Amino acid sequence: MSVKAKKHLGQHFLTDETIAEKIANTLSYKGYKHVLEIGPGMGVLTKYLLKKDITTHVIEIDTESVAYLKNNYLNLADRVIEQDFLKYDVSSIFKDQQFAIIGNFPYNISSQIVFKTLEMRRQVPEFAGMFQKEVAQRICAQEGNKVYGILSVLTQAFYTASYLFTVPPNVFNPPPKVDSGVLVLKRKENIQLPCNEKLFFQVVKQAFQQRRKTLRNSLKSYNLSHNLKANSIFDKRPEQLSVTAFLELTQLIDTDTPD
Ligand SMILES: C[S@@+](CC[C@H](N)C(=O)[O-])C[C@H]1O[C@@H](n2cnc3c(N)ncnc32)[C@H](O)[C@@H]1O
Repeated sequence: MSVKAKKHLGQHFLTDETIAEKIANTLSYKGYKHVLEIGPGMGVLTKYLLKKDITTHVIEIDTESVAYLKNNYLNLADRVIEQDFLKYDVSSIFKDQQFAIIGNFPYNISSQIVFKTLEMRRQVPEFAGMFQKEVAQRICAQEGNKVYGILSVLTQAFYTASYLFTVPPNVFNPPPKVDSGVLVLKRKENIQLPCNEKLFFQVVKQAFQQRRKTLRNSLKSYNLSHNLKANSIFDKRPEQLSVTAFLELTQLIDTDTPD
């Protein structure tokens, strides 16, 4: 028995065991005792996680995949959670313990998976997995790159992001239309931002919503002082600003006194 792929759940099952093992080996398994796999499907990656010295938990939305996993991985059965990762309160499993996240993620919700991980960053020291190649590149991009954007800046404020390798469509069943990319995120030593966090998220999002405009134009609604608007940083477009520059910009905006 195997699971019939369902398009609406982004199901493209990996058929290459070597790649599954390579993905499992991207985490260090150090400094935490639990790993959460999102979307295990038929368990091609899970199999390799179960060989590690770690407690593996999986969260899967598809009832048919859940039945398959419970039948085929008996020692995992108690740790198969049949839920939508985006809606589930993961802290109910781990309480305040640290855990890593891994997966061959469903591409239709991959950015949302990253944003939810960022919210849980205090508990997630490592994150690894497979995305649509372009999304993986976007998360790891540096300033000046044409795919550098909200996902890059927000992720890299808290994590060091490394693009590891590209995976072609022909190792999936059914094959997706595009290449996939595997990345790893390692949480930075200090994730306390030197500025107001909420404002930082707002500024980054607002700046990239109009990425062709200078910051002077896209951040108009902040009602900034004449003095601050004269600062040359406002002549730039968002893709020209490093993560550090965005943090500095947020600080400047936060402490600005309007005219
Ligand atoms: C690309 S497939 C990968 C399956 C398996 N890990 C593999 O590599 O063959 C994505 C998996 O995520 C599951 N999935 C989709 N949306 C989900 C959600 N919101 N929460 C949890 N799992 C989800 C799908 O059912 C599917 O099994």
